[in-house]
Amino acid sequence: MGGFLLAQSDRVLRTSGVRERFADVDAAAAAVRSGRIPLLVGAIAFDPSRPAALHAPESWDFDSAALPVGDLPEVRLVGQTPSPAEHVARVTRLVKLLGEGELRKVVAARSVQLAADAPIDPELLVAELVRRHPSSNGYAVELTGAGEQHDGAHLVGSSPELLVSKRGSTLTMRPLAGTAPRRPDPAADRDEADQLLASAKNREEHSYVIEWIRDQLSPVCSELTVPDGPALISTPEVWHLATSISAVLRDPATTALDVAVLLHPTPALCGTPTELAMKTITDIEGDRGFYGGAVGWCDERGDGDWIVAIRCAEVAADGRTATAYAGGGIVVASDPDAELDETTTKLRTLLGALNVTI
Ligand SMILES: C=C(O[C@@H]1C=C(C(=O)O)C=C[C@H]1O)C(=O)O
Repeated sequence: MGGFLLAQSDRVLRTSGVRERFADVDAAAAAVRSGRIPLLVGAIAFDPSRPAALHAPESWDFDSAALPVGDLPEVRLVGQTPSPAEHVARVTRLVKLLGEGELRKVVAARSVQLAADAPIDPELLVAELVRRHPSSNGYAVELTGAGEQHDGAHLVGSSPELLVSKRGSTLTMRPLAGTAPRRPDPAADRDEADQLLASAKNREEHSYVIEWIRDQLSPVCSELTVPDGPALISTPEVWHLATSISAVLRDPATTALDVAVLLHPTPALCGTPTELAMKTITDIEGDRGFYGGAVGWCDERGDGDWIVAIRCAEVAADGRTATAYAGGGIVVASDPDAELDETTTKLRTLLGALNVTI
């Protein structure tokens, strides 16, 4: 496919051609600020110190036509990293660590490996995700330039989580944290939602994210509007606690990419305190690549949208293999078996589009 595609509920941005690539986020941010490039698109890795996959496209269309329709190949689940039992053991160890002191929240993730009979076309996969999740943000991003292991690969997903959207000097954010499964029976489904909204454990997970956003934005914003408590949102697979935050930038020259860099990685994907959580995750899981990163665009006015890169898979350059990821926030009150189930439910967003059951 090449390029970049972001399908939001009100429009589809599609780019083609590459004018300049940036593995360094600061260099990309400086190029946008200088007005040297009219549009920047791409992905930032989970670990912000690792290479990004950002580029200035040759051409783009913010109102791209309908997404393509076509058959995806047969796909099989061929591995799980770590095994489900090891994920439970890891969460058990993390809960103990959380009880001991400094770390207050950490996101534990796992991945599943997929093999396809014929190449998976990233654009057909994102189209299927958008069909199933019309109110989420569908994305397919080429990862070339972020290191050999990502060359020609694509990050493809459907994320309900907005890191930041900027128009003029106004910012909007919609962080998520706190999850419950959807149930087929409407009364049971409503019960899950009510319990989630009332859950002290889930509210605690959520509060770290809000606290972080407040702390990061306070120095650069003149107004910050945060509702008193979270609301519920749903996808076909899960309920989430969500908070819609708005803010006004003090310096209108601050770009959407600058704000994304300031906010990423939020405790929705990493933890609290951030550095200790990042070190803990890297020690346990190794490199997460672009899962848990941010995907988006920024134009020469500094406007842009950045989405949290979750409910996704990295599809290899030949399209024949893919790795899908899911995680969940762990606090001292977390139940390891429930956390495994939560990652399985989250994986179904991506796996469902490929007709893979888990
Ligand atoms: C980490 C993921 O999701 C994040 C973690 C959540 C949680 O812990 O409740 C909820 C939404 C996302 O911010 C994921 O989907 O992999």
